[in-house]
Amino acid sequence: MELREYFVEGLNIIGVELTEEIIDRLMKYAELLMETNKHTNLTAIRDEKDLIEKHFLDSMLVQKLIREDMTSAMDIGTGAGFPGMVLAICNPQIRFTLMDSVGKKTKFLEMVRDDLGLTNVEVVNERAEEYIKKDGRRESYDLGLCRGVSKLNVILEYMVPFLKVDGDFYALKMEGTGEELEAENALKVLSTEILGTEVFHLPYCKDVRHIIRMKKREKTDSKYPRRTGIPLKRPL
Ligand SMILES: C[S@@+](CC[C@H](N)C(=O)[O-])C[C@H]1O[C@@H](n2cnc3c(N)ncnc32)[C@H](O)[C@@H]1O
Repeated sequence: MELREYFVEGLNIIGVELTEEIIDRLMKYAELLMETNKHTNLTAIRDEKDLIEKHFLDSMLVQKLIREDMTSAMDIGTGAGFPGMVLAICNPQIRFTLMDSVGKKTKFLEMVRDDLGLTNVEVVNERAEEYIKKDGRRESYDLGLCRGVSKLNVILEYMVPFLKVDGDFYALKMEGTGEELEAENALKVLSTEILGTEVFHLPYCKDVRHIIRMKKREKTDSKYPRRTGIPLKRPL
């Protein structure tokens, strides 16, 4: 099966519909990733179909949870753009900030953005604990996204200060990590509530994926996040 067909069939299985133009853009992004990955290590997944399923289709699972009232989104530790770049391509009406502390990854994302002419993507080469200090960033996003960065109690401290009150945070997780229990104190301190966990299956390998849906209920105390490195070293 040709790669584009493999992607389109996967989209059908997970029940997401996209225009031909958006599919073209996503395939171009996949091509750029495979090409760049030959000389710059951006992802450990080398097999083309695995890359489509485990990065692109996995990121697409979030698409069903995107609402019309969401106008801005932050992806912390986006790496080579998952899930943020995939969702930015699918949702041109939402402004995305794609953040990663590793320069070679953000350089790649800038190339993808420029190549595809995306006007709704801002790429930031920073750590979350530093970027939050920038004017106008605190309490300013409708949606937070995070996949594969750290445990829930750590990423909550990175993300929640960026969210508006009533903003949503979707954490993408492998099956049953049980991190919710460990994150009880972080959720309380950061006035964030778990609304539920959506359980999905990847279309071909059938691996289970969880998306933990959370909502920020109150303004965040300015002492969070603590200084760079502390959220990871001493989680809330
Ligand atoms: C395992 S990768 C996951 C990348 C991508 N989200 C994915 O799922 O393919 C984790 C990324 O988070 C970034 N990262 C970790 N802590 C961070 C922080 N405090 N601020 C910004 N980026 C961070 C790392 O540089 C790394 O690229």
